[in-house]
Amino acid sequence: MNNDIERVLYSEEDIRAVVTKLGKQLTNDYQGKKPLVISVLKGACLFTVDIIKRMDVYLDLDFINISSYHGGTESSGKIDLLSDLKEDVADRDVLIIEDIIDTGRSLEYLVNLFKKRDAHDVKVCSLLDKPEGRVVDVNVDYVGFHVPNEFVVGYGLDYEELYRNLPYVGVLKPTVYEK
Ligand SMILES: O=P(O)(O)OC[C@H]1O[C@H](OP(=O)(O)OP(=O)(O)O)[C@H](O)[C@@H]1O
Ligand code: HPA
Ligand SMILES: [Mg+2]
Repeated sequence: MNNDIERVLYSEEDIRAVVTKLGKQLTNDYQGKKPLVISVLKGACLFTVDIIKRMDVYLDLDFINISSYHGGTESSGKIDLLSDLKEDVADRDVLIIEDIIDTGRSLEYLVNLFKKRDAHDVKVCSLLDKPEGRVVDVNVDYVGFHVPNEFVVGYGLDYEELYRNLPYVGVLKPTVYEK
């Protein structure tokens, strides 16, 4: 699997350092607030377990599963809600945990959904931000790394459902796409 990677963008150590930094900011900003942390599956699964361990606040954790890439490298433009939250977001301080903001469509969908359900506040923490991919305008409150306009995998991010278990974030070799 590692042989499919052209280059590593962020190593395990880089990710650990940025998770610690973001965890400190979130600990500070959410003191006394008891946020509802919403992990966006599947991509955000690894980032979520690491970041919540660095947040020294009382929090609730919930999961939502949405999909628009269907394993490929291009957004279909349509967001499918595969499984919804268990918790009610009404009057809650919601913190969305994402792996990447690319076109911004997934985030726009989620922010609109949670606002419609009367969340008190909706903030976003994403490991990666790809500003050049943007199609819709969205606000990202906490960002780990800004990535170049390339399709990246690892640490939760997939290509055709594979590579999520890589401990780092990297760029795939073009030969993998051409197969
Ligand atoms: O800003 P966008 O262009 O909307 O892209 C970002 C979203 O796309 C990916 O999800 P995907 O649809 O691949 O589902 P997955 O997390 O299950 O892989 C990623 O995990 C983000 O949720
Ligand atoms: O670059 C990406 N990699 C994996 N999944 C993604 N979903 C949006 N952008 C990406
Ligand atoms: Mg995906």
